[in-house]
Amino acid sequence: MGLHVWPQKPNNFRQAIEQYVKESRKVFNDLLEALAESFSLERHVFVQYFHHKDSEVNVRVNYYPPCPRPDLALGITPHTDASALTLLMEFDTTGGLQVLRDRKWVAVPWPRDTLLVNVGDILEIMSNGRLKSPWHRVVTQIDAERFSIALFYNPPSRTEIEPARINATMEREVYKKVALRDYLQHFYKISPTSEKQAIDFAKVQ
Ligand SMILES: O=C(O)CCC(=O)C(=O)O
Ligand SMILES: [Fe+2]
Repeated sequence: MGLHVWPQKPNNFRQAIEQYVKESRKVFNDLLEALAESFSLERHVFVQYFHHKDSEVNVRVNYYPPCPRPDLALGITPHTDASALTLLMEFDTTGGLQVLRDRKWVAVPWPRDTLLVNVGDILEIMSNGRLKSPWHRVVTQIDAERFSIALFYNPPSRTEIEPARINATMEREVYKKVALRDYLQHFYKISPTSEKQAIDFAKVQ
C-alpha cells in the first residue's frame, strides 16, 4: 500500500486521502458497470477483475507552479494512463490539461468542481478497443499555479485481463489476453514515448 511513506502532517491528510480513495472505489465500480452496459455487455465484464480487497487505487498529487515560459516547459509530457480508469480532480484554477485529437492538442473542457474521468490503456484492452485511452499532456501557465489529484484504478497485478467481446465469432479480436504485471512492466520500461505505443504490446498482430 505504500501508506507508510505518506506524510503525517497535516494531521488529517492521510485520513482524508484514505476516505477519498475508499469512496472513489464505488464511483469506479459504478462507472465500469455502466460502461459495460452501454456496450450491451454483461454488467460485470469489466468490474469482475477488481477484487475488492486487492485491486489498487494509486494516488498521484500533481502540483504545477506558475511558469514564466510555458512555451519551453510542460507540466506533464504526453502519455496515456496505464490504469483502467483515472479519476481527476483539480483545485483553485482550471486549465492545462490537453488531449490530442486529429493530431492537434485541444484543451479539455473541465467545469469547476467536477470529477474528470479518463480511460486508461487497461480498459482499452479490456473493452477490445471500444474505449480508447487518450494521449494527453499538461501545459504550464504563466500566472496560475494548479493542483490536481489523480486516482488510478487497477485490478491486482496478478490478474490476467481478457478483452470482452459481444460475440466471439462476430467480433474481431483487436487485443489479446495479457497478464497485467507484464503489461505494466512493458509500459514503464518503454515510457516515455513520443506517441501512443505501449499498448501495441497487447494487440493481436
Ligand atoms: O493534472 C492533470 O490534469 C492531469 C494529470 C495526469 O494526466 C496524470 O497525473 O496522469
Ligand atoms: Fe494522465
